[in-house]
Amino acid sequence: MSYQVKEIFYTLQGEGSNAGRPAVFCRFAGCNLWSGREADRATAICQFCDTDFVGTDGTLGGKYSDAQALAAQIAALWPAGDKAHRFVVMTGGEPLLQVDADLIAALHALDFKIAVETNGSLAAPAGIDWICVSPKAGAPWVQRSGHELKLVWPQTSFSLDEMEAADFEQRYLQPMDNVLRQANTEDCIALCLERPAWRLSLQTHKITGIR
Ligand SMILES: C[S@@+](CC[C@H](N)C(=O)[O-])C[C@H]1O[C@@H](n2cnc3c(N)ncnc32)[C@H](O)[C@@H]1O
Ligand SMILES: Nc1nc2[nH]cc(C(=O)O)c2c(=O)[nH]1
Ligand code: SF4
Ligand SMILES: [Mg+2]
Repeated sequence: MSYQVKEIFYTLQGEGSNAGRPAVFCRFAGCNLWSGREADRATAICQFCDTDFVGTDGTLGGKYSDAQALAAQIAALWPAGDKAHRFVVMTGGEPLLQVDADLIAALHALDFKIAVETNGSLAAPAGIDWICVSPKAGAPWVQRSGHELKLVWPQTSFSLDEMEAADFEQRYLQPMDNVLRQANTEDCIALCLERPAWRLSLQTHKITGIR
């Protein structure tokens, strides 16, 4: 199968459990919860998105004709000489619209550990090494297990009790980045202190100014 990719870049994971870890980011084009067009934002299921995932016009974006071609491009961004720490984050848009067994096998063959950032509305395929689920109010929450649950806050229709019962190793509250970001951050801090099952996730790439 072919893959529509917005951009591929090498940076540090900014968020959640792997914050600070070098990673190649592969941002797939398209999402099932928003068209990505500003004109549609107010009527989208997910209205707070901070990301441009429309089209294939970003750095190293394009239509990759098969899994080997995409995996080879991802590997080309990793520092020469290191195989022990290869780490790729599949994001988007919604990566689980496109990530499949072929791509997982091709990346594993090149010694990558594979992480995914998903909205949780689609089941993850087998073989992903790190599943980060960030459910969205108003969308079906299908993928209810994984390594990391990362709830963008506020989304008050979610029950934190229910989320604490779901099968995740770690749970994060991440302040929604909008005009209320400072207040959202203070609310996340207060909630973590009240409910120690949760940890604070900051978008550290925005703080440091890296990509
Ligand atoms: C752009 S999304 C792409 C992956 C997937 N579609 C998802 O929603 O998880 C990457 C991460 O950014 C988070 N995110 C998106 N917009 C945000 C915002 N305005 N403030 C904080 N986090 C945000 C998402 O919840 C997700 O954890
Ligand atoms: N540095 C960095 N970390 C990130 N973590 C999740 C991101 C995303 O957009 O999915 C992201 C991103 O775009 N950049
Ligand atoms: S689900 Fe993810 S990519 Fe889609 S609009 Fe929401 S935050 Fe953006
Ligand atoms: Mg981002």
